[in-house]
Amino acid sequence: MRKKISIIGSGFTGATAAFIVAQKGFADVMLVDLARNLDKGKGKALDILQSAAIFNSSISVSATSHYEDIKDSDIIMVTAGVARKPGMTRDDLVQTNQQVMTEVGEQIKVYAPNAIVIVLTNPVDAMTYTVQQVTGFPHERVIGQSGVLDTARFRTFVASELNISIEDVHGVVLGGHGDTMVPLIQHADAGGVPLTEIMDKVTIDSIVDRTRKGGAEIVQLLGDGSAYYAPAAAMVEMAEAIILDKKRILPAIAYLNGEYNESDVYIGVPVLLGENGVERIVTFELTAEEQSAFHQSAEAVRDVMRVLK
Ligand SMILES: NC(=O)C1=CN([C@@H]2O[C@H](COP(=O)(O)OP(=O)(O)OC[C@H]3O[C@@H](n4cnc5c(N)ncnc54)[C@H](O)[C@@H]3O)[C@@H](O)[C@H]2O)C=CC1
Ligand SMILES: O=C([O-])CC(=O)C(=O)O
Repeated sequence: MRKKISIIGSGFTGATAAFIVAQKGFADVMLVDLARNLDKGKGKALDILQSAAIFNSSISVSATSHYEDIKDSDIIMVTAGVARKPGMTRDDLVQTNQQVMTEVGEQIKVYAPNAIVIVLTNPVDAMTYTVQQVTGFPHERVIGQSGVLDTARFRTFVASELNISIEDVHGVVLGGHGDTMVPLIQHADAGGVPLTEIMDKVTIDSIVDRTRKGGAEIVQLLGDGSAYYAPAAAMVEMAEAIILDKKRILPAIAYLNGEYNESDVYIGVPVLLGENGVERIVTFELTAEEQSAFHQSAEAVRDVMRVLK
């Protein structure tokens, strides 16, 4: 049977994710948005479907404002809500987007009770927690996207600083999707050579800082919204790992129950992604410095969670 991805929110990130899925051709796409945006959504769906013809992807792409159309979805991507503008933090979106997550979560629970949900809406750690609470789905079926994007930014900056191929730059960014995120420098390498051996500390520190502020840099440049190409590509990478049961280890926002010494919090950690969603939280020993930074990041996520009604 053909696989189906429903994307709630057909704005910049949602429509771009639909386009990437169409290019890859591994699932049908249903775009969902408010009734007042239905024609716009249908226009985007038709345009994306016509691009699928060029990619020779035999998938369907549709748009709706009725949640019954998300029935039988294998994956739901949640990109509904508001994005920040220059001068705002992601946390400034919490109240508005919590309301949207509650509305959307209630519909997912009714119409797609077996789906795996990937949340993008910011502040994404707290919004992932909200969607899990509202749907009541098992934690392994509600995850959030941050680490694939933050790691992509980190790798991009390293590759361009060293003037080497992105293919050979490895690393991972854990923690909350905010200024406290934790790029694991001691575990980063270029072609197997530890990053700390080929880059001086000042340069590494400036790359860490730029990675932490990577979203804000783009918000400032765009002027009226936030990044969408790389965030959409990140969500699609996660969705593809699940739908094709690839058993990939990717960083994702997952629920911790003692792992990394944290409990009752959704935050970015390495997870094994397969057909069941989060099949395992992958743990390993962090350095004392990394563990302390991770704990600080978990506390920052908890500060946002305390604002949730
Ligand atoms: N976790 C991450 O790494 C990233 C998160 N984001 C976040 O993703 C969210 C979406 O960003 P964009 O797509 O750029 O925003 P956008 O404004 O282009 O799209 C949001 C869409 O949600 C729709 N919407 C609002 N309320 C809705 C509801 N109740 N039901 C259905 N649809 C609803 C709007 O009509 C709009 O089409 C923002 O919160 C943004 O901060 C964006 C990039 C990266
Ligand atoms: O910065 C934002 O508001 C959007 C986002 O999460 C990102 O691009 O990392």
